[in-house]
Parts: sequence; C-alpha cells; structure tokens
Amino acid sequence: MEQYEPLEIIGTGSFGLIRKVRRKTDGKILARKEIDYRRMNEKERNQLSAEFSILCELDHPNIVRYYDRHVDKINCMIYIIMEYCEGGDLSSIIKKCKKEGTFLSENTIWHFFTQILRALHECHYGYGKNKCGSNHSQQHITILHRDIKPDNVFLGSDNKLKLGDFGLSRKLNLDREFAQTYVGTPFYMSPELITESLYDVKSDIWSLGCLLYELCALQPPFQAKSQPVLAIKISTGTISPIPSRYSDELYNIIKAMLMVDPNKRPTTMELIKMLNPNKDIAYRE
Ligand SMILES: CN(C)CCCNS(=O)(=O)c1cccc(Nc2nc(OCC3CCCCC3)c3[nH]cnc3n2)c1
Repeated sequence: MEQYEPLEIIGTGSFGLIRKVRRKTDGKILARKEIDYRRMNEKERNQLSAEFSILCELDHPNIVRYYDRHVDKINCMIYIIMEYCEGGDLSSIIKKCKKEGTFLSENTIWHFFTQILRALHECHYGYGKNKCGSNHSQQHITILHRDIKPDNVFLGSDNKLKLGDFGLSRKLNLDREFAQTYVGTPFYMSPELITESLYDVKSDIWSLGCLLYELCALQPPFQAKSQPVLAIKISTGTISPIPSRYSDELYNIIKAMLMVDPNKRPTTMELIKMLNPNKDIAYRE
C-alpha cells in the first residue's frame, strides 16, 4: 500500500469510502475503494470477492478499469485500486442541468447511451479476460450489473463514459452455472428457472431504459412517495412522455426497454443493431 499516496476522499458509501490516490512510481491518479471488512458479514464478504473476480475479468474502455487489490490484515482493510474518473458521475450532470434549467442535447444523450450500451453488452456477452490468472480458456460469461443508475456511471478523463461500481453484480456463467446445478440432464429444469436467469439479463435492460429516460426528462420514469405506490407504477409500466424536443426514435427505444414483459425488451445485441451507427460516428469528428 505504501506505493500509493492517499489524497482527498471522493465519496462514501455503505461499503466504506473511495479516495483519490497518486501512484508513486509514475504519479498516476487512481481511485481506491477502502473497505473495513471487520464490519462485513459473511454474505457481504462473499459479495466483495465476487465483485473482485468480476472486476478483473472486465477490460473495456466504457467500464471502470480495475488495477489492483490489497488486503491489510493488521488493520482488517481491503483496498481495490481502480481507474479514477475525473468527470464525476452522471447524477451530478443531471442535477446541474436541473439547477440551470437546461436539457442535455439529443446528440449528447445518444453519445452517452451508445457508450453505456457497449459497456453493458460487454458485461452480458463479453468474454472473460482471465486477467486473474485463472487460465481456463476464453469462455463466455454473463455478468449482471444489477445496479445501473446515474450514480454508477462516470465521466473519464478521455471524456468517455465508464460503467462502475459492480458492488451488486453477479456472474452468471450459464453453462457452468447450470453444470453445477444440474449434474444430470437438464430435462427437468423448469421454464421459470431458465427465464429467471434471462430475466436477470433483461432487468439490466430495464434499468438502462430508466437511465436513458432520466437523461431526457431529468427525472426517473417512475416516482412515488412510498414503495407500494412505486411498485404499482412500475408494474403498470406507464410513463409520461419525454420532453417534445427529443425524437420519437429516442422515445421508442426507451419504451422498448421499459416493456413490463422482460421477454419483450430488446437485448443489448438488438439495441446495438437498432442504433443507427452514424449516430455515434457524428461524435468522432
Ligand atoms: C454521492 N455524491 C455526493 C457523490 C460524491 C462524489 N461525486 S462523484 O460525482 O461521484 C465524483 C466526483 C469526482 C470524481 C469522481 N470519480 C470517481 N468516483 C468514483 O466513485 C464515486 C463514489 C461511488 C460510490 C458513492 C460515493 C462516490 C469512482 N470509482 C472508481 N473510479 C471512480 N472515480 C466521482
């Protein structure tokens, strides 16, 4: 740990805190998640090691990069060294627009959406990078983020969006997952178990739809003062229109992702095909 010089705290969460650090070898600024594992119960400890094993599998320009991990047994601390995103999170950008009474341009929204979609596609359909030394062959892993929201999407120094905080994510390696569950033949696997796992994939799509809606309307699609009322609104799936300044194409993609029936929601693969590729090239210039 002495190889990193601690700088100011960026923020705190249930896990502990995230601090800026400077790597002494080359002065590079990084983010360090500091967790006191004395306060963690068994389940949280397992979730943390799951997060670690997920983070080191993912290597993508739109996913917060994981660099290193240290366990400090003396002080019962775990440190996870990650890429520092200097632009802050999307929720700060949305708050700024609301305060100033401005909206994000449609171009910016497509630019943001394309990048988060690529990050989620890597999670859902990517191939493990096996950077953690496990030398099993490149196999298809399905990683569910399960906590997609503006607070977990950051702006990097390369002005690229980075999907972060896989604290609640889960790895679904369908073949291995089923292999462990069904030693015998899977003939007796119930349909809801199969759709359940697919359903998980589609719940990330639902959250992505909520995020895209909020980038347009500057507020989430479903709001209520109490959980039960919120649950009713979500289960009906009825949303108010987004501001008329945005195109029908944008609104249609949001409606597709917010279909109540998960099977009707597009996969990241289908969404990438739906997006007119020119939309993103426009921003390369
Ligand atoms: C809750 N809000 C007040 C947020 C306060 C802080 N603003 S902010 O908009 O996140 C912000 C401002 C400037 C830089 C960064 N960069 C950054 N932040 C991370 O996590 C933030 C953390 C996530 C869990 C909850 C607490 C905050 C990173 N994780 C890996 N790389 C990271 N780079 C973030």
